[in-house]
Amino acid sequence: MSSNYDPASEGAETEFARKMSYGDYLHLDALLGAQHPLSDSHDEMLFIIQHQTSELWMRLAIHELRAARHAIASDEVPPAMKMLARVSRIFEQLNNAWDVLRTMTPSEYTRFRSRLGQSSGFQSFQYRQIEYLLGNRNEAMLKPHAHDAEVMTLLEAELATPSLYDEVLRLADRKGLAMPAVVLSRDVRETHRFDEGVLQAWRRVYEAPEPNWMLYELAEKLVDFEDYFRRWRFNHVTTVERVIGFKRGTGGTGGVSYLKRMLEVELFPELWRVRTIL
Ligand code: HEM
Ligand SMILES: N[C@@H](CC(=O)c1ccccc1NC=O)C(=O)O
Repeated sequence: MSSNYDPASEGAETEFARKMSYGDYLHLDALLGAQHPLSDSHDEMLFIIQHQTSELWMRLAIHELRAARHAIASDEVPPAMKMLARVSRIFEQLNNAWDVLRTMTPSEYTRFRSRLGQSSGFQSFQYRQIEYLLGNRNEAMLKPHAHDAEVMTLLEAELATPSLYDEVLRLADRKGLAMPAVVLSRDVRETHRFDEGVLQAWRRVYEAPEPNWMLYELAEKLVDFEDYFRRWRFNHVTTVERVIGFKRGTGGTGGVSYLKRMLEVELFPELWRVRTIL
């Protein structure tokens, strides 16, 4: 194809003064006008874009997870399966993105780290919303958001709503896989803790998948997703150690020590434990 080929010759639209264009539809003025490095450091742009793209993917993950939870609560399992599969792919995308950030060396990060002040991913409300949605519910994590009424309302509402796993356990109960009453009527503001009765219920499913195929597949979707989420946490802590070593975090935590503790989080404890008793 010649370099001076004109796509208008085959009808490509070129007049957008009064029509919606690509940039109009995607609001690229807002999106591409939102990168404001605070230093002259070359690598700060990478840092900003890495976080902004992560927040966009988190936005989609929340959209999918909320819809999946709603579908499960309405006994509509097939669409929920599709959404959960998509969320796993989103996390795979986030996991691959660490490779881009890792091209930044500690010396390069040090050139602008002080400009970040006390800001930190710890204050990501979308990240906290994902954790709450999934059932990792620690009210203390609301504190950094106390200054923002809108975010507080959103996170409070999330805490008051049954988690994705709560809805899966309720669905299983409706489908004849009796779940302990204490679990079904638990205070949803708290994190669900490992329960022997729930484990035994999942054992029935895993010992005989065929008669319980829908629940079996759904459970495996959850395990698949938590697997990706664990990899995200692990990639994060490894990148942090690589870039700032054992320095305290700008958000005020111990840094790597805090993030290592978070590796112990189990969103769906019985689904992991059931493997041991099969
Ligand atoms: C050089 C890159 C990074 C460093 C050095 C770093 C460092 C840290 C540290 C030290 C913490 C603990 C809280 C604190 O005291 O600040 C933290 C938390 C966090 N970071 Fe990063 N981070 C990096 C990249 C990212 C990226 C790309 C994301 C994606 C959005 C992210 C999201 C988070 C989140 C969500 C938390 C809270 C985790 C939790 O509470 O379990 N971080 N980070
Ligand atoms: N906590 C990081 C700073 C940091 O990573 C950060 C700062 C502002 C916006 C997002 C960040 N990313 C993840 O925590 C540090 O201690 O260097």
